[in-house]
Amino acid sequence: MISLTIPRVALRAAAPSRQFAAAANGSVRGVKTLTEAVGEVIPKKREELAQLKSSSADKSLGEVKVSNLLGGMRGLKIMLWEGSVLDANTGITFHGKTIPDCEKELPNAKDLGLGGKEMLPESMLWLLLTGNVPSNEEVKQLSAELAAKGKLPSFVEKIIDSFPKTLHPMTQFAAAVGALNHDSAFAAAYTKGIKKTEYWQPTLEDSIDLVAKLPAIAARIYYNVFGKGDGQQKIDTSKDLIGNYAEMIGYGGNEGLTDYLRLYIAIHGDHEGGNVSAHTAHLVGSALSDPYLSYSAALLGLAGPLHGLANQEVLGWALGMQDKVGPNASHEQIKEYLWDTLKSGRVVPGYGHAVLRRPDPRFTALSRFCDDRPELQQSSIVQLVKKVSEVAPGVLKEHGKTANPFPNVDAASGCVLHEYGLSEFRYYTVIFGISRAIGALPQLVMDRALGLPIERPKSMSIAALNKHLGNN
Ligand SMILES: CC(=O)SCCNC(=O)CCNC(=O)[C@H](O)C(C)(C)COP(=O)(O)OP(=O)(O)OC[C@H]1O[C@@H](n2cnc3c(N)ncnc32)[C@H](O)[C@@H]1OP(=O)(O)O
Ligand SMILES: O=C([O-])CC(=O)C(=O)O
Repeated sequence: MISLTIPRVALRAAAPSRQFAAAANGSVRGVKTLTEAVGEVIPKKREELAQLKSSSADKSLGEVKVSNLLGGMRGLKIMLWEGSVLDANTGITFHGKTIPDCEKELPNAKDLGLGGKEMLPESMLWLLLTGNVPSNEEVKQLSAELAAKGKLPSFVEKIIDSFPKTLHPMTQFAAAVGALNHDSAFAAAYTKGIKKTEYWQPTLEDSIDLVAKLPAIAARIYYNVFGKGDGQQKIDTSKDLIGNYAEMIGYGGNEGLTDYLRLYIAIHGDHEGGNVSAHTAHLVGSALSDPYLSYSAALLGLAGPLHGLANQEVLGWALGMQDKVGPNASHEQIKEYLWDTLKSGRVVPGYGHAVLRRPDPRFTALSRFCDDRPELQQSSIVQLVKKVSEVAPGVLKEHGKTANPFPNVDAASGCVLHEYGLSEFRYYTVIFGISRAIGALPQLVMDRALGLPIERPKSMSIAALNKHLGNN
């Protein structure tokens, strides 16, 4: 039987520190749980939405042109999304905070004494769900809650173990996430007849549970396909989400990579609502599919080469260039390689964006990380990323098609993983997939809290369009 109140978690893993053990039990005096924090913000959100509806329901947000219908709905303001907003020139803000703001304000690895100094994905999750910056204690408590919920049910382990190694890791990831719906609190509560106003509670319960389990799913796939890690997915409640993930995939002793994964997973979390993965989670969730089903669908969209898979593509492309011209490509050689790519009819992976018209601030954040880490400064692949970012915008401008000739986040992300030894690039989008949950799931909670309806835009055939427009 499913309880509709959010249960206090029980610790399962061995030897937690006292502080973390207390946090996981939800018993640290005066420290709010994420569930309590979300419960506090929902009445205000509902009030804001009611006011917006009563004051402005009939106001226009712009015209819909045939070019919008034929052009992937680019630029149309047609979704509500609370966690983040993307500006074409200044990039992403999370509840109004830029990435540098988040780097200053969100509790990071140093604040929590974890080794490293990058912001924690837990801090970003809290910000995205509540709009508020958590305290160090709140983040510690959340890390412990996630650790306590991180172990996979054995049937999901068996499902993952049954996949052929040749099945793309993203297909494995989406299938395993979908299978977790077996234990969905939302699905069970819905079957029992939960009230609509309470939908958000089991949605949040499932969402926290899913974020907690993603590292173990990802690590098991990594072990099965690439043989790294010990195959056990042991979780230590004294570690943060990414500390545990790094350990599970066999890089626990690598502080640089662990800290890089924290930054990577925090900043890839949310990119407003219209990108393929976030939009998919929202669309599927609008049919009241539970968070596991909704996020499984989102992962399948993330697996496309024009979206998340681009980070895998970039590395293959960059290594191909190194194979062809050697490790220290000149600007001229890079230019030639870029033109070869374009002339063969392919896109330059890691460049261009549907919304951005300036270099992606996430690319800037990853470049800043590389500048900060002495071990990355001599890396030929990291140097190559930098040089390509100096040459490609000019070539893409000259080519004349791309609306945005600047690097997006994928231009840098995979190359840093490669430098740290995580060189299996078919796996890279799985790491992106751990991250995107941190943005897509909070919106699902908000969708249910605000009672948003099933999404169902109007489509038209060419004949219907011609008739509507009075064309012959
Ligand atoms: C996390 C993320 O998802 S970030 C995006 C990751 N994807 C990539 O890096 C793949 C490479 N980039 C692209 O394919 C595109 O720039 C996208 C998919 C990101 C955006 O697509 P759009 O909004 O349609 O881009 P845009 O309006 O600039 O496209 C106009 C033309 O330029 C082309 N173009 C866009 N970017 C590139 C590029 N990097 N290399 C070559 N051509 C490009 C498009 O294919 C399109 O050509 P077409 O008219 O022949 O169809
Ligand atoms: O915003 C987009 O369309 C693509 C993107 O960068 C993301 O989803 O992170």
